[in-house]
Amino acid sequence: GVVSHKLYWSRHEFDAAVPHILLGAILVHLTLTLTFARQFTPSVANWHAILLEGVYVITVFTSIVAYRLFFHPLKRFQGPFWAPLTAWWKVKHIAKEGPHYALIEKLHGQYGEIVRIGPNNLSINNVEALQAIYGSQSTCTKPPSYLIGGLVSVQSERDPHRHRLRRAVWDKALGSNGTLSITPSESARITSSASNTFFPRLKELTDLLVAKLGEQDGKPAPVNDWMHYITFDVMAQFIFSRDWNQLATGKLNEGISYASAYLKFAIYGTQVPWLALSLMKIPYMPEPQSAMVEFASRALDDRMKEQPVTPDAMSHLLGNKDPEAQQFLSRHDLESDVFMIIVAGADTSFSVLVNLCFRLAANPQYQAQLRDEVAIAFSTNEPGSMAVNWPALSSCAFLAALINETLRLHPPVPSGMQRLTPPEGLIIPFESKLSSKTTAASDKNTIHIPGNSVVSVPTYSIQRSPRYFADPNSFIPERWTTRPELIIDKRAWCPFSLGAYGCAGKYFALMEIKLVIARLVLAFDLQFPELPAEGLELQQKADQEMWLKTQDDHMTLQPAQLKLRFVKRDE
Ligand code: HEM
Repeated sequence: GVVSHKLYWSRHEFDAAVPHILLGAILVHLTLTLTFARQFTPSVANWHAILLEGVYVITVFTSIVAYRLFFHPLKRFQGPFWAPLTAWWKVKHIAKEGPHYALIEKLHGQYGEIVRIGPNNLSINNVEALQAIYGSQSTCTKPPSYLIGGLVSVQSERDPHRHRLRRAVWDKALGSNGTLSITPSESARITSSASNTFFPRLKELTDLLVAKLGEQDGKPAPVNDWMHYITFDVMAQFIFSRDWNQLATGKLNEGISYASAYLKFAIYGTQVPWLALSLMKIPYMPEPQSAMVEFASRALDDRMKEQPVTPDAMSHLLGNKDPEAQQFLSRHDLESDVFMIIVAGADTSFSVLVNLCFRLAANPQYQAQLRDEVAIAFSTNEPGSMAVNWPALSSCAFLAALINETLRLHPPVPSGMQRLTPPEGLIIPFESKLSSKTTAASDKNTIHIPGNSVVSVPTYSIQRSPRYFADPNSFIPERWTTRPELIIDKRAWCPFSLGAYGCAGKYFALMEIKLVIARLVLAFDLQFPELPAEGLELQQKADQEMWLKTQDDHMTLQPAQLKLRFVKRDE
């Protein structure tokens, strides 16, 4: 047991192989039983085999526990009691006490910038680590947890070469080749991507949202629902020119419930990938992603029957001419990509839109300032519709600041994205008060992270760290415009992640969020529901605080239900 652990089990990745290991164990049991059966009765032979296997399993597990506790290369890093032994404590915590990112935030408060959060996992709340792990020069790859969806999309592709080829196709579709900075001049860049040809359709959908909210006549409207309608309608149009008609009908498409079920599964599955992968292999086990895949597959079938007049993202994927990339764009890959992009593109922008609506309602002075700024980008055509000058809108500095600040405090992907360090390990420049045990022996200002470790930088925590942002928990959009002294290190702002695996849809997302928010503030005053006059202010304040608290405590940082009045203005 000890020898096999040392030479075999500790050197390979088994997350996806548990069902095969179980099958192997059954074969071993049969072979042993048959061998013993030459000397003993079948039942005694069976017990002998079980005994032998039991001794083996106990020895392997004892060896694993001893290794993780006393000899593991991550042993020198501190963390909670159970972390060196298992990741189960995290699953239990997430199920009972609160979201993963909040737990990680608490642990950094307790143990410092580097915390061992699993037998082979480190969380590092440091800006240099952010660059070293995710930056364009990083040699880190994606760990087995990316396999849990069972589908290999561009996002879950672990092979760097295949990822590069597939990503290039999406970059063309999304206009994200090259680093898109949020600075106004750069985001005004016009490319021939589907994102840009999609702009008029995006505008139509935004007009429809404004018209529908106008029909509410200033009554409290469920903001989450409306933002779900628009973001999923936008994705269905952008990807395969489908009309999901959610804005028009005011009803959620079934695809959204599938996406939510999948996201919940992913939150737990990422913690114990081997279990998630094993569960998915059990015959007839309901797979959380299968309904969504079937749904994406049907939409893909419909799309392939007819060519849209204006190219959509599928036009780029299906018409891709790169012979190498084509190998990876089988039907199965297309389905995986469609499924992933719907989830990645809609739920994220949705979360930003709801959070930003809340912040605007809570700060009427920001609404007024934003209205003045964005007005220059619009001119009225006919009632209910407005012509928009996109380069002018994308150059609005205060609009960008509001979005940056919302993404900083409420990143839609709050937990750190996991990465696997290269076999030789990773050296990170590290100016810290860590003990010499944790720094690289050769240089006290660097730290060596051992090879094949799973590392992550927690987005939520680093973006709220006082080391990088002054008054970090306050919503101060001016830090991105007139009060730059409130940003200590801008590199810590990373809601889209960075480097080769960073968000491919950043440009698209910003285009959508900017257009929707600008149109909303021009058309409406965003107000909290009216309350009885007595104690109004206090009650509103308490409601807002409660909303924010629910928001911070919530499972996936999906915004808590928000109701606002959209009171018509003269546009
Ligand atoms: C505010 C909105 C958004 C945020 C905060 C966001 C954030 C992220 C993050 C953090 C990642 C890295 C995931 C990882 O490392 O595993 C990512 C990847 C990705 N996102 Fe976004 N995203 C947003 C909107 C979008 C939209 C609208 C689209 C598409 C239209 C999109 C497409 C993608 C794709 C294709 C990837 C995978 C990139 C790769 O692995 O090469 N995202 N996004």
